[in-house]
Amino acid sequence: MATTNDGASAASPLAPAWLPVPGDPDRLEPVLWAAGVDRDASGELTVQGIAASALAEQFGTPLLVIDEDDFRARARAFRDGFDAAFRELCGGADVYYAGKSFLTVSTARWAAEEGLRVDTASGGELAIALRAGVDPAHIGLHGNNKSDAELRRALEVGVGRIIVDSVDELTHLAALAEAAGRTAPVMLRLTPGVHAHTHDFIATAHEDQKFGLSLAPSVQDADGNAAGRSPAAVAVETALAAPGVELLGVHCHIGSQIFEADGFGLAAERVLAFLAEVKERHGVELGELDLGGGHGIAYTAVDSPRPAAEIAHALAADVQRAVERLGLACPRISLEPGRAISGPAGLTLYTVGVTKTVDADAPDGGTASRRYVAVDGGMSDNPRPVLYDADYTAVSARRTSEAEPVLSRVVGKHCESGDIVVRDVYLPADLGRGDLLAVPATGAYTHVMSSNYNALPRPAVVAVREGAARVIIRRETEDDLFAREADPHNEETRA
Ligand SMILES: Cc1ncc(COP(=O)(O)O)c(C=O)c1O
Ligand SMILES: N[C@@H](CCCC[NH3+])C(=O)O
Repeated sequence: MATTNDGASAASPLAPAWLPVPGDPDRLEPVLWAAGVDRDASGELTVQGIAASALAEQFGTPLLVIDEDDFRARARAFRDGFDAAFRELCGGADVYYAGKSFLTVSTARWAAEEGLRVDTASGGELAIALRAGVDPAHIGLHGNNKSDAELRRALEVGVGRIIVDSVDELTHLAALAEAAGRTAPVMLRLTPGVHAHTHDFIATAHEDQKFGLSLAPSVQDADGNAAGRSPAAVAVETALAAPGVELLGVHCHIGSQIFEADGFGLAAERVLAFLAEVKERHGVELGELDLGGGHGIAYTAVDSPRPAAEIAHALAADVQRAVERLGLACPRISLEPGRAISGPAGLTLYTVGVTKTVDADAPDGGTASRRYVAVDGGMSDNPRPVLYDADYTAVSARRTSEAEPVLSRVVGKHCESGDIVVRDVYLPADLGRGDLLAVPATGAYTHVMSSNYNALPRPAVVAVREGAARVIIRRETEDDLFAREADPHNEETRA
């Protein structure tokens, strides 16, 4: 790499504008890493004092390492921050850990032990939360197309809330509940029409997508809605009239990986205005309002997430203004953070294999070199880069280096050119075979979205607590790859 007049490394013409050449590519930016991550005197990355190489040796790579104390601390920060901010206004707040971000029996238990409730998005997630011993009354069940079996199980075990996504589901659930001689505790998921600043696939409160009940009046008669009435209004009327339903309140979730406070505040105001309309029309003040999750985390050093307490206070101020203006009693507030609890607590360790440098067309019309660093995992353990163009970063974990930083692309071992782990990162020029790479902020939406593509066994998940590491999800084996085959031991039957 060229150097500038003052001796610093010059930026690669292939680097995105947001990525500066780091003074020290081995530096651990605090915003990116779990609290227990550091470097020891030799320069090796450690998790609560355990060396990356020791973790790799004992548990293998790729390895998802969760700083359990960090996870728990983030859970407490949401619990305490929201409780404090909403205490005076509406008696506190309930925090539901959004299991979809990273649900295992262990993580569900950690969340419950820290005083959180658990938000589940399928019968499988519900089963995990129950296996973890979470009080069913503290479980919410989401889903835009829940099966009868999922709804029946939720009713049977007595979940605290079923978040209903459509008028169709509401009438169906009411009938199932009546037939079972039960009452369904219902929250209605509303779409307040806020377009969140995030990737289209993870924005969920604009109109033209599959989730929720719109607050906007329908233009045409459809799905039992008369033109001129909103699906949300029709759902409230239906729920209030249905004998099998107890309407607890309403829910909204504007999307995921969101940093701006204004989207959350605007959604809360719109939904509270709707509650005021409900009060006027039906004489009923609904008692609960869930404001969803979606709080952004740092994946690279350019992201600056807000602490939970700050988010809580900003939201409490918005809610207070709205309820005062609308003449409403403040409903009990709840929220559903997932990524902000599980994401930063995790890091993935990979072993470097092949490195190669290729010529690439630079935006300035010239040619520049790009170094590819291939690791022993990829899109099967983290599909987020290929799905959402998600940016990540990485550091050399086994050692630091004096070598100059080189623009690198960390790729996996899958048979796909889009199999990217970190699109752009400056890594030391001498990084090579056998080195370890650590990618921060991989606790959320990695393990739960992992696959066996190319018949790669899924990585182990290790939790580190009070300086000791233990496996919470074992690594898949070659036998696991055959576990669902019709007859794994008889080639002839299989053929
Ligand atoms: C309804 C609902 N609640 C909570 C979440 C959790 O989101 P996040 O992990 O971004 O906090 C999601 C995911 O976007 C969701 O769809
Ligand atoms: N899976 C998404 C988040 C989706 C949230 C669920 N509604 C991600 O990895 O960013």
